[in-house]
Amino acid sequence: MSLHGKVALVTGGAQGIGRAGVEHLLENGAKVALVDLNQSVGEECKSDLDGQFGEDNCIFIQCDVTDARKLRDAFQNTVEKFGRLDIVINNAGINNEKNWEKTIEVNLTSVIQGTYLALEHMSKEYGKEGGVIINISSMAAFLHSPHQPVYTATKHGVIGFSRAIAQDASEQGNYGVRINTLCPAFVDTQLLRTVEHEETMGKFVKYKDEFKQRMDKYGVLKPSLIAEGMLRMITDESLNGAVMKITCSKGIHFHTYEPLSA
Ligand SMILES: NC(=O)c1ccc[n+]([C@@H]2O[C@H](COP(=O)([O-])OP(=O)(O)OC[C@H]3O[C@@H](n4cnc5c(N)ncnc54)[C@H](O)[C@@H]3O)[C@@H](O)[C@H]2O)c1
Ligand SMILES: CCCCC[C@H](O)/C=C/C=C\C/C=C\C/C=C\CCCC(=O)O
Repeated sequence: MSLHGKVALVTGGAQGIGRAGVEHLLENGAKVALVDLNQSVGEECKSDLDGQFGEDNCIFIQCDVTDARKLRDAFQNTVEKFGRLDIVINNAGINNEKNWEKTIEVNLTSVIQGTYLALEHMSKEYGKEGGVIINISSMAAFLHSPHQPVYTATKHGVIGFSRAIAQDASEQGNYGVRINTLCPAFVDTQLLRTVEHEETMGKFVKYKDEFKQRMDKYGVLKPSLIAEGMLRMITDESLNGAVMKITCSKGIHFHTYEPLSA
């Protein structure tokens, strides 16, 4: 899949992993809507990207992904601006064990919502041309820590939902949409820095030293490597229902599952 002439929507695209993904998409010729809650960081990001890639290739849409109406409008505005939609990356995520209900809303409910909206705009079932969806999970779904129980649950949920819907959307429904999941290990972003904060980690902040020891043991990745993984999931048309892991020791690789038995 060549990215020239393609249009992407990336949630949480104003900083961290999302921004790295947006930059890789623009570098490869796609047009991008970066959808983010944070107005000031979003505007600054859009201004930087305009300088690098030209003014007509990227739009910033301020939107809280947990607001279903606003998320629907963000998809609609993207299609109105660029005329189509081919790639959706449901990336926005938080780690708030104190307000754990919000963590479920952002990390899981909004990923489900974003996937359904993406299908409405890309699926052959709706007369569209197909496309690809990437849902961002985490290595926390494989190596969980007592430090973040609800975050871990949401990341398990993202994998389960994405694998199930991938089978429906592409294999059984023949909708022409591939759906893949990406699980990074620790990545150097603002999110990782919240590990030390009581206001986000709540009572689990007491495990912060063990968590930081894990970060020292396994290392911390750069966002650009995660963006490379995203690009591979977009361009390799054989990938559907795949679960990509990215770690310091093994780089980009895939989780393997037992075949389904009857
Ligand atoms: N950093 C890591 O170590 C790591 C590891 C594995 C997975 N992840 C996942 O990668 C994704 C991106 O995380 P990151 O590390 O880049 O975080 P980050 O905090 O650097 O960036 C997240 C972006 O999402 C936006 N956002 C947060 N809540 C939102 C909402 N309700 N609506 C719209 N936008 C919202 C933020 O404003 C921010 O720009 C998350 O899903 C996270 O769980 C991160
Ligand atoms: C406030 C913390 C936010 C953390 C976000 C991130 O998603 C959390 C990840 C948690 C655990 C990661 C799990 C394991 C460590 C990483 C890699 C292990 C790889 C093993 C190997 O080297 O092969």
